[in-house]
Amino acid sequence: MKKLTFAYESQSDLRILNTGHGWKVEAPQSGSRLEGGPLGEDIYQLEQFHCHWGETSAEGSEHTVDGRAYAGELHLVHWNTTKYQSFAEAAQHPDGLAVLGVFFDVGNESNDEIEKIVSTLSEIKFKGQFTDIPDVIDPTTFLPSGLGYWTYLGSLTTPPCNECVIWIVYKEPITVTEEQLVQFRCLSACSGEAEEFIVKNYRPPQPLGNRALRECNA
Ligand SMILES: Cc1ccc(O)c(S)c1
Ligand SMILES: [Zn+2]
Repeated sequence: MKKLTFAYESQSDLRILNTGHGWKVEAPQSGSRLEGGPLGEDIYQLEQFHCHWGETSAEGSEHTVDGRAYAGELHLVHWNTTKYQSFAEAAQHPDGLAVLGVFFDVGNESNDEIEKIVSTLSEIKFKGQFTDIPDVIDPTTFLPSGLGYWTYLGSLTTPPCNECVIWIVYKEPITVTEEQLVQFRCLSACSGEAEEFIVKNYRPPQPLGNRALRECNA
């Protein structure tokens, strides 16, 4: 595969919302480019990023490596702007979306970029709430230093689970703290007074089936 290349803009005042299934940062970036690697000749543009986590740090990732789960997984969601006119249209095609997956390992050092997200969560405790992230966010800072990855053709992990995703899962995790994950789990799935905490929002891995899994050791 050709080398995977990416270019993102740094943005402030990005909107973060509580979807009822977790937090999502809306980051449509017409100036962003993800290309090469398994993406053929097409260019993919960043649309949003979000995260999956578990009730404890023993689980939470949506991919496992030799059966090992990580404490969570960040997804940077892109769509194919070479072939399609909109995100919604792209999500109807096998090469429509490209999602970068980054595993979370728990460590003692707070992740400064994730902390920019955590610091807003008290403002979006309930489903449907949203706010702007005052800090400047550069999506590149969420990526690990080692850029080796696995890739395969798969699906969205939330219903309707369209088979429209070229998955690119980095081998090297980034580190977050248990406290940062605890803050994720304090989001409520309800819009009203009732508190139903989103303690986990990951889809358990599905069988690989006859999918070809490729790797790149960047
Ligand atoms: C478009 C999209 C929405 C939700 C998700 O978890 C993923 S992985 C992708
Ligand atoms: Zn996801």
